[in-house]
Amino acid sequence: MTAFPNLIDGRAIAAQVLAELQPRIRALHDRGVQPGLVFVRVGEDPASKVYVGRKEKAAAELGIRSHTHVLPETTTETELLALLERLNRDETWHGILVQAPLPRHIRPERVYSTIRPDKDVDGFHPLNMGRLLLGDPGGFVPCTPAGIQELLVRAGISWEGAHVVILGRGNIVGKPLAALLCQKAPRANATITLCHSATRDLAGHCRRADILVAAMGVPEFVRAPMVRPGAVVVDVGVNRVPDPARPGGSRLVGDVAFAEVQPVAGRITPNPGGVGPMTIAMLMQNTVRAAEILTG
Ligand SMILES: Nc1nc(=O)c2c([nH]1)NC[C@@H]1CN(c3ccc(C(=O)N[C@@H](CCC(=O)O)C(=O)O)cc3)C=[N+]21
Repeated sequence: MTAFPNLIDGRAIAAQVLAELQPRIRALHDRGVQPGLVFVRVGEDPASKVYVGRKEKAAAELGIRSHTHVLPETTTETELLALLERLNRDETWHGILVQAPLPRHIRPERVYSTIRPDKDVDGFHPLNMGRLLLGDPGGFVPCTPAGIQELLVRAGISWEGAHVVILGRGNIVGKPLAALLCQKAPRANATITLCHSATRDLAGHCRRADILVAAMGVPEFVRAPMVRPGAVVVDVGVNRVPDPARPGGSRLVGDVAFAEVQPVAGRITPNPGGVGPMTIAMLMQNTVRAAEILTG
């Protein structure tokens, strides 16, 4: 990794964020509170198993108690909502996370609006989304956008007055990230272009970016000619592509054609090892904050 000085090391920065949580967790322990994060996974999506496993491991390493409810693919929406109501009332859980994607017969907006906003460490509840849009710091910010912001800050990248181009308008990354980066000071004042599959001259928009964030879920979509030399490139993509040579039969590919874009970019996040570890670190941060607020 040291051979590429323009890399933004998400693993190292995530480790810093996690280390800074330790005294806060110790303070909670000292007054008899063990922060608790409960996961709900519906079905057996292999990627979801991996991600929830990573989150459980991060929690255990920090002294955050966790448990995963694994529900069958055939679980009804009513059954899932009933479980969430129960977890909402259980004082030992400060954070609740329902892993996406959900089976098609379950409406995600019903699920996310059922979780108590003050336990919504994913930041997907309409109240938390609304607070983010209003610039109210009292809410929870979704973990991936929060992680991208933290990654840029700690990598010494300023977006004051900069042009940030975001590829992807999803509710989990693109939309909340746009809201976050264009907020007023501190850490703010970007000019945002939010692109999607119907955007005309997408490459032209990309080339005008000071910071280019790829979050549309198309493997290796961003190619070298789409990047202005010196631009900061953030790769959010988590695309699993078949690769018989790998242990699990697949490998992770980002939304950026890394090998050809890296020489053009001023700074770039690797993938894996970039945004993913930050997402998990921010989940832990949101959970510690939830525990502090709920027991404070
Ligand atoms: N309710 C909910 N909240 C989420 O935050 C959520 C979700 N559902 N569904 C899926 C996406 C995806 N996501 C990732 C988290 C960590 C890594 C991560 O740690 N990646 C590592 C390694 C990845 C690998 O090798 O498989 C890395 O980038 O270095 C990736 C992706 C959270 N998500």
